[in-house]
Amino acid sequence: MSAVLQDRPEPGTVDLTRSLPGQEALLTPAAQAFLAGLHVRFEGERQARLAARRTRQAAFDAGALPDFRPDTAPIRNGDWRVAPIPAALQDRRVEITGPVDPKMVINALNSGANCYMADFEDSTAPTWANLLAGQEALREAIKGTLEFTGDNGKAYALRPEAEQAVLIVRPRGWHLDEKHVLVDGQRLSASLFDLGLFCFHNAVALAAKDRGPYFYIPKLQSMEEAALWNAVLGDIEATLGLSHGQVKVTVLIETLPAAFEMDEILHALKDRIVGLNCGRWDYIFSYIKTLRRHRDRVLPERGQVTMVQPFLRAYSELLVKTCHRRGAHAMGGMAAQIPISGDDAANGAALARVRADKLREVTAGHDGTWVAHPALIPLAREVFDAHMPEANQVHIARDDVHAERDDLLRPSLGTISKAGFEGNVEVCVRYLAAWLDGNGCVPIHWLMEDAATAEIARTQLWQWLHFADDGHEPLHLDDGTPVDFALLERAFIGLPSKFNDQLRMPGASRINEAIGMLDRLTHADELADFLTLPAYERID
Ligand SMILES: CC(=O)SCCNC(=O)CCNC(=O)[C@H](O)C(C)(C)COP(=O)(O)OP(=O)(O)OC[C@H]1O[C@@H](n2cnc3c(N)ncnc32)[C@H](O)[C@@H]1OP(=O)(O)O
Ligand SMILES: O=CC(=O)O
Ligand SMILES: [Mg+2]
Repeated sequence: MSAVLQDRPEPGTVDLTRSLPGQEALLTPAAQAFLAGLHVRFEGERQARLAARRTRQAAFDAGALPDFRPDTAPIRNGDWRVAPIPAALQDRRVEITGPVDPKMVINALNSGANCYMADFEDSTAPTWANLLAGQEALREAIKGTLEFTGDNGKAYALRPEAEQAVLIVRPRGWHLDEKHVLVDGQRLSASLFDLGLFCFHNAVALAAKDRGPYFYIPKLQSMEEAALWNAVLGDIEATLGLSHGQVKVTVLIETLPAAFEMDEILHALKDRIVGLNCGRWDYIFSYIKTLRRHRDRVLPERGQVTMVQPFLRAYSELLVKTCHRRGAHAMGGMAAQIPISGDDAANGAALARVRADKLREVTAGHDGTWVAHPALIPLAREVFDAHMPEANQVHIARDDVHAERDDLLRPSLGTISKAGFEGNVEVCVRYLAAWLDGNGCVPIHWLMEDAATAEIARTQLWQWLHFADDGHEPLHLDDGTPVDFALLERAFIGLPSKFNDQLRMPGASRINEAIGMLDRLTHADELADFLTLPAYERID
C-alpha cells in the first residue's frame, strides 16, 4: 500500500437519513466507506473555500471590483500547457446536456451528439430518488444494460457503444450539501457524493474502455477551488488504482471571479483538465450576484442580456484565447431556445436564434457547443462542420483578443419593461414550483429554464427591488413605473392569468409555496447566495 493510502485518517461513520428500495445496491458498505473517506480528507478544505467566497464577496459589496491577481502573474505569464487530450475528447463539436433520468440518459446517449453531459446540477432537482435513479441509470448505461419503458409503453434501449455519445458527468457544486448522507453527523458535500459515488461504481470500467471517467466541474470561483478538485481527483485515482491523470475534467467558467483566474484554474488542474466552457447563464447570474451593490452595473431585463453584450463577448473571447494558448478546448454554451411545435413561424425564429449563436461561437474559435434538445443537434453540427473542418480548432490562437478588466465588467445598455419584470416573476415561480416537485429543467414559453436561468430572474428582482436601499432613488421601468414591492405584489396577483395550462404545468401543486419563497427571497435585506440552498431544505 502506498504511503498516501497508509497515512489516511479513519473514514468516519456514515448515516443515511433516508431509505429507498434498492439503494443498498448503490450505497454498499464499501461505497459508504469510500464516500466517508473523501469527507474526512476534504471537508475542512471545502469549508475553507466557502468561507473565502464570503470574504471576497464582502469586499465586492464594500465597493471593490474583481481583477486579475497580482500574486498569480507568473502563472499567467508562464509558458506551460495542459496534459494531452485523450482521443475520445478530441472532437466535441456538439454536446447534448440533460438530466439523468433513465429515458433522458438513453435518448442523449443515442442522440448522435459527440458527447452527453449527464447533469446532476443545473437541470436536476436533487431529490434522493432522482439522485439514486440517475446514478443507477448511468451505472447500467456503462454496463450496456440500461433499458426503459415509458408509461405509454414505448421501449427504450441503447445503441451499440461505438455509436453512443461520450459520457461526461456533471456533479453539483461545492456550495451544496447532500443531506441524506451524514458522516460523523455532518452532511457530506454534494459534489463528493455525486462524483465520488459515480467514480466508485464506474471509474475502473470507464478507464478500461479508454473513456475516462470524464467530468464537467460547475460554479468554481477560484484556482484554490480548482486545486481542491485536483486533490480530490488525485485521491480518487490513488484509491481506485487508476493512473495519475486518468480522470479528465472540463471546468465551467460560469462565475465572474473565475473569469479572472482562467489561466490559474487550467494550471491548478493541468494534468487532468481538457477544456473550459462558457456557462453563460450562471455567468450572468454571477455577474449580478457579485456586483449586487454596484448600482452602475445593473443589467437590463433578462431577454436583453445576450452574448453580444460587450461584457459577455469579452469573456467568451478571452476564454477561447486562454484555452488555446494552453492546449485546452474552449467549449461554447447553451442557447435557451428549444423547438416549438405547432407554430412554424415561431419555430423558424427560435431555430434562427440558435443558429446565430452557434455561428458566433464557431467563428470566435470555440471547439464545440451545447444543445438542450436532440432536435437541435443537426443544426449545431451543420454550423460547426461548415466552419471547423478539423476535429477542433485549438490551433487558432486569438492573439487579437485583448480583454482587460474593464471589458469583463463593462456596464450594459438596455431597459427594464413591465413584461421583463413580470416575466422574471413568472419564471421564478414556475421554475421553483417544478424544482420543488422534483423537476429541474422545464420549458417555459419555449425557453429551456433550469437553475441557472431562473437564478438570473431571481437575482435581478432582488437587485432591482433593493436599488433604493441606502436612500437611493428607486429604479424605474421604461414606462416610468417605479420598481418597488407594490409592483411585485401586482405581479403575484397577475400570475394565475399567465398559467393558461395550469393543470398540466410541472409543479402546479407547489405554486403557492414557490410564491411564498420568492416573496421572502426578494424582501430579504441580503441576497441569498443560491435559490437552491433554501429550496433544498423543502425537498425529499
Ligand atoms: C444553464 C445550463 O446549465 S444548460 C444545461 C442544463 N440544461 C439542460 O440540460 C436542458 C435539457 N433539456 C431538457 O430537459 C428538455 O429538452 C426540456 C425540458 C428543455 C424540454 O423538454 P420537453 O418539452 O420534454 O421536450 P420534448 O417534448 O420536445 O422532447 C421530445 C423528446 O426528446 C427528448 N429530449 C428532450 N430533451 C432532451 C435532452 N436534453 N436529452 C435527451 N433527450 C431529450 C425527450 O425525452 C423526448 O423523448 P421521447 O420522444 O422519447 O419522449
Ligand atoms: O451551466 C451552464 C450555464 O450556462 O450556467
Ligand atoms: Mg451553470
